[in-house]
This record gives sequence, structure tokens and C-alpha cells, in this order.
Amino acid sequence: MSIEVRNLQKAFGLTVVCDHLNLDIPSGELVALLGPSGSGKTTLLRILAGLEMPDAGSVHFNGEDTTGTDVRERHVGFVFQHYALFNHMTIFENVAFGLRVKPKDQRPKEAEIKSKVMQLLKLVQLDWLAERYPHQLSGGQRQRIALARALAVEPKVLLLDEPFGALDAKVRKELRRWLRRLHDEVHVTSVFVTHDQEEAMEVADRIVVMNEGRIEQVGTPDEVYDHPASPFVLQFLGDVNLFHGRSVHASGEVVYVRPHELEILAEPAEGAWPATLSQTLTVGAQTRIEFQRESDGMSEGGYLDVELPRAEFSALRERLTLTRGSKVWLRARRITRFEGHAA
Ligand SMILES: Nc1ncnc2c1ncn2[C@@H]1O[C@H](COP(=O)(O)OP(=O)(O)OP(=O)(O)O)[C@@H](O)[C@H]1O
Repeated sequence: MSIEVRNLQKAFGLTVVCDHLNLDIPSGELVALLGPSGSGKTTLLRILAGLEMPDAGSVHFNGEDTTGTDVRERHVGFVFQHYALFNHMTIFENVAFGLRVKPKDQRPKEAEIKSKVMQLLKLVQLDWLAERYPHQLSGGQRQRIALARALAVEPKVLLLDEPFGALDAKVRKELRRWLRRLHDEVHVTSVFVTHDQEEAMEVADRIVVMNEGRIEQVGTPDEVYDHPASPFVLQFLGDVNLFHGRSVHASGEVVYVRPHELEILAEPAEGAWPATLSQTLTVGAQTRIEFQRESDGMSEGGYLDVELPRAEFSALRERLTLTRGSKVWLRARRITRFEGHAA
């Protein structure tokens, strides 16, 4: 089922939360709504679900206007961050719930319910937990069950609001890979809210970057990362060094370089900036090296971060005998320019 959002507007009091939003989600895609807290992601998701009414504009499912349609008739499945399972029911019964409460003429027979629930539990790889109760499961397992429950009624659209938000970093990482694989099997149109850019990049077919109620950019993870439409998108998707040009351009051009796009040279080279090593920090496989940059008449000084794989930095440190205070030159392999001020 495709989703089309047309000129959608929503305000709470004076705060505009959805500001003339237009968006097309093709059938079968897994789309992430990515943005900082308060950018309007959850509100947009709730409008898609029919849990919130827009002030103006419309939502279409497969070309059909569903703006006024009741939530129960939209055939959407939900998974929320804290969408608790029913504690007094077994896992099996939790997943079966949506099927059992269907009107009598649509309710599957008991044998069908059984086979469908077991099939879903296999899909989320937790069929061995069917007879347990929710409190006997880990947080990650509970969210997988919540997903199985949402899928049981064969929703046309699956809406997920920070589904892994309450889990620790390692489980989150596992579950987002798992969700990607699951979606490749099930192919239901899915919209996934997150404020974590890594999560969006890893899971989604396409990312919708939101900021202050507006859509800044829509694109594949590679498109938004490699060709950001605005300084906001560039900065939200990862660390970046900024240079405020002084005499480069009268209007004040800002140049952006990602830390891993800078190389460290022992000698001056064309386009390279002189800098002094101030400190290094190694976390896991990556080393972050902070440099103090000299003011060079073209632009202001300031700090610059360089990121290198740990082993690569070790070898370089030995080769160039780098220590705190060493003078080097930094050359950008790739830069992005935007006119005007930084976001
Ligand atoms: N029912 C409501 N009444 C009043 N203000 C609301 C309501 N729901 C949301 N808001 C406000 O609308 C803005 C957008 O909220 P929304 O939850 O859509 O953002 P978000 O991007 O999902 O943020 P988060 O990641 O923090 O959930 C916020 O400023 C929020 O305080």
C-alpha cells in the first residue's frame, strides 16, 4: 500500500508541528522519519495512523483519501517504544489477540489462528517462547513479540515509533538488523520513527529528514549522506568540521568536511591547512585526533577533528612521530559548501 501525504498541516497552539508536508512512500518500502526531538516525527506518524487529525491537508493510502477514516478501518499495525504486551496473557495469546477480537464473520477458525500465530512466532524467531508470559522475556524479545502481534492482523501499513528506543545499545543494533531482514521477507509498507541517524541509515530504504515540522530532504541513506540538501541534514547525519570563510565569498560561504575525509600530511601541500595536534582519543576501532588550526588569512582558526581507523593512526603516528604539539597539514579529500550561515 502506498502512502501519499499532501500539504499536511498541524499545530498545537502556536507551535507548528507539521508545516505543509508533502511525502510519497511507495508500496513495500521501509521508510525512516529521522529528526531531532520535537521535529514532528511522532505527530506525522500519528496522523498517518488516524490517531491525530491534521488541521489541513490529506493522507492517501493507495491514492484513496483516508484523512477522515477511523483508525480501525485503516488497517495499520503499530509498534511503540512502550507498547506493553498484555501481562496476564501468554505470548501465544498476545499474538493471537488481534485475530480473536475480529468480528465473528471475519474471525479465523481456531486451527487457523494456531497455525498463523506459530508461523508469526517462527518469523520473529521466538516460537519456543509461546507458552511464556511477557515478564519472563527480555525487552528485545518483547519488542519482537509486539511486532509479531502487529503483523498478525495483516496490516497494510506498519507504523513503528522508536520501537527499540528503550533497549540497550547492543540489543538495539541486533534488532535493527533483524527488522531489516524481517522487512525483506514481509514487504509491508513500513514507517519507522527514530532520532538515531545510524539506525535510520542501517534500516531504511529511504530516509525522511525532519526539522522543526518541515521535511528537509527525502532520499536513500547514501543520497542524504553524500548529497545533503542543507547544512542541517549534513550536520544531523554525522560529525562535521566547519570553516567560516572570511574572504572566500562576500556572502560568507561555509565549508564542511567530515572528520574521516581529512588526511594528515607531514609536508605542506596545495589546499592543505596547517594545524597542530592537540589530543587523541581512541574509542573501539576508531581514533579521533583533535587539531588546532591556524588562522591563515582565508578563514578563521579553530579546532578540527580527524577520524582514522585505530591501526591506521598507529602506523601514521610512528611514521610521522606524531605527539601533542606536532605540526602537520590537513587536506580534505572531499568538501561540501553551502552559502550563508551554518545551521
Ligand atoms: N498533544 C499535544 N499537545 C500539545 N503539544 C504537542 C502534542 N503532541 C506533540 N506536541 C508538541 O509538538 C512538537 C512535536 O512533537 P513530536 O512528538 O511530533 O516530535 P518528535 O519529533 O516525535 O519528537 P520526539 O523524538 O521527542 O518524540 C513538540 O514540541 C511537542 O511538544
